[in-house]
Amino acid sequence: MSKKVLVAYASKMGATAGIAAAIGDELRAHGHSADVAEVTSVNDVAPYDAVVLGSAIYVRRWRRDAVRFLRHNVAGLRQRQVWLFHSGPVGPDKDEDQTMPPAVRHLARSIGATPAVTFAGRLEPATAKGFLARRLAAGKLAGDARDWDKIRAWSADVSAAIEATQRSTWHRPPANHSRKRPAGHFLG
Ligand SMILES: Cc1cc2nc3c(=O)[nH]c(=O)nc-3n(C[C@H](O)[C@H](O)[C@H](O)COP(=O)(O)O)c2cc1C
Repeated sequence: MSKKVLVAYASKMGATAGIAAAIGDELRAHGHSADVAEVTSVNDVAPYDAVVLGSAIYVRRWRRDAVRFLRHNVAGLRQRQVWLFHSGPVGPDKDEDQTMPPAVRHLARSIGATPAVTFAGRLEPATAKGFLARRLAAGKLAGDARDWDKIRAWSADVSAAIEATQRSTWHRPPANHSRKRPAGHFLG
C-alpha cells in the first residue's frame, strides 16, 4: 500500500541533498508518495506515515538543524517509522561506517529508530564551502564517493519495510555500540 513519506535532510555543500533526492525517487518508484525537504522547512511530521532523516557529518557531528529536528519532533517521530542516514566519508575511508554522534544516538533510541546507515559523501573543489573544505577538496579526499547503488538498495529496503508497516527498532544494545573511530583525516 502506498504511504506518505517525508525525506528530510541537512546538507551544507549539497551532497546529502542529492542523496535525499535519490531516496525520494526510489520511494516514488516503489509507489509511495515522497516529499524531499530541507529539515528547516519542515514544520510538522503529522502528515506523514514514515520519515527518513539524513545529515551530513562534519567533524564527527551531525548538522545542528538535523539534531534540532529530531529533538523537536521526538513525540511525533515516536509514533512513526523513522529511518536515519548520514553521509560523510570520502577518499580512502569512503567505505568506513561512521558512528552516530552521542546526542543523535540518544535521540534515535528515544524515538525507537534503527542506527543510521552510512553513505559515502562528496568533497569537490566546485562545491566545497569554506576555507577548510576547499583545502581538503584539493587533496587526496577529493571526489564524489556517493554510492548510488547502495543508496537505491537501502531505499528499496526502507520502502518494503514501510509497506509492511513494520516499525523500525533499535537493534543494538547501547553498551555494544561500535567504538570504531571515524575517518581520521578530519580529526587531526
Ligand atoms: C571540515 C570538514 C569536516 C568533515 N568531517 C567529517 C567527519 O567527521 N566524518 C565524515 O565522515 N566526513 C566528514 N567530512 C566530509 C563531509 O561529510 C562530506 O563532504 C559530505 O558529503 C558533505 O555533505 P554535504 O555536501 O551534504 O554538506 C568533512 C568535511 C569537511 C569539509
